[in-house]
Amino acid sequence: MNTQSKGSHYNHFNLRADAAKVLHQILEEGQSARECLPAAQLPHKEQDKAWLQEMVYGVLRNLPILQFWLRQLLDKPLKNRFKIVEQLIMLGFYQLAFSRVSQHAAVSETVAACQPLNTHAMKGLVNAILRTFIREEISKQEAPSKQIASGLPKWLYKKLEAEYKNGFAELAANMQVKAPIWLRVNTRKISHAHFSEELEKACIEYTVSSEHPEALVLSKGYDVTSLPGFDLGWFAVQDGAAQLAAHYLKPEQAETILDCCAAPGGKTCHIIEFQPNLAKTVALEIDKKRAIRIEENLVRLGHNAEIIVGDASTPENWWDGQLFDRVLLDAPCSATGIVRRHPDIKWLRKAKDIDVLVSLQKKILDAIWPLIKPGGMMLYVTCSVLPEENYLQIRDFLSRNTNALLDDTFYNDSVENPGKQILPGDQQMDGFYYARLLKSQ
Ligand SMILES: C[S@@+](CC[C@H](N)C(=O)[O-])C[C@H]1O[C@@H](n2cnc3c(N)ncnc32)[C@H](O)[C@@H]1O
Repeated sequence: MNTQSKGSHYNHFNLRADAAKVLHQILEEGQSARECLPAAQLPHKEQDKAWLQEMVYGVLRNLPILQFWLRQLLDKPLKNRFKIVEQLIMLGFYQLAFSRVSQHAAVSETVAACQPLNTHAMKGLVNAILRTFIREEISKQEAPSKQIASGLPKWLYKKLEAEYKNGFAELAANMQVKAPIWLRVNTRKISHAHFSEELEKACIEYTVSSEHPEALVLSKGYDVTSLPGFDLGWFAVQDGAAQLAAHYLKPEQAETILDCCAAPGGKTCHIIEFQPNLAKTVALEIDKKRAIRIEENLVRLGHNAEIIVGDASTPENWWDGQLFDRVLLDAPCSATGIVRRHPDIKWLRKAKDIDVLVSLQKKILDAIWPLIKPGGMMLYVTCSVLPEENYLQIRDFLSRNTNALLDDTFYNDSVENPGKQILPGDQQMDGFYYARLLKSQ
């Protein structure tokens, strides 16, 4: 029987089953939402696609408190093929505690989702737990710790609390807030003013930012592919913090630029829009599949760049020996600055990953620095809020390289704290770190 054709009731319970499956793939199998969410969304209508993401992200944002409630109401953890029922119950809690779904629909349709999940035997248990959750007003209980209330994993909570001290509470709160959609106008195709008019004609609400000349911030969630000029390449989706990269790199006419760790090419495209008269732009990416995304974005926006699939830590395998004027190094990092946008990262990233990432960043910095001309520069970027990937990494780099100088407008509060740390929520931006490194003549 094709349950999809059975009308809205079936559609709904399949949506909950699909949401539970995606949560299971992320939390139990370690897949990223980027890998598994689009496949789960594919058969659904636009509105349901958005609902599916909303439910999955909602659970991931609030996982510690949902798990705390689950432990109160479930005697023993479920195992093996029934583990997915834990994700389904938490989805039920999320709907009851944080969404506008009616209690009746949240309970009956979450219970009904046991069938497509092949866990029919668990229907009674799910029903009993959700009803107890409502009856005993479990969601009104105070969280037993600040860490559980914060929505952050323990290791990250401790690390950030130690680093940010008085500013930590605000940072943690901002890491829970849903991020807005930022657009970057492709000024090679359309002016900011003209594109704004087109949005107004289509009744799309937005705001602008004085520090981001190409940006517009959408006031609500929209399907960006249906906005005016998507197919014509009038704009790209790019957070405000990421839009600072081209401005900080400041490429000049006839220069050669290396964009290291470039996929999906957001910053490569912005660099070309910012300075259309470059001699050469090289986009380097280690992942072949992700490199295809660079090509797709270049084509949609109408730009050209040389794409190389290669490892930034071993330039001897791909570099032709020609020095670059400027390098953008968007280093692989913990992505702790963008968890409000991608809450799966909080649960995929583990404490032990940080040392590995810090060593890789160091290796790439050391491998790429010799590829820059004397008098040239490197812009080091991460979307992290952790000091070891940011100012501590750069402080260490500067102490190892006497021909590297920090651009003296690029430090936080003292030269001991080099670079610019943007925190999630600052002017609605994601959390990014920038350091501008100048190479002596
Ligand atoms: C933060 S993302 C880059 C985002 C991109 N700069 C943009 O603005 O669209 C980091 C990228 O680095 C790539 N990467 C990771 N390690 C790498 C390495 N050793 N060499 C080259 N690319 C690498 C990843 O596959 C990923 O696509």
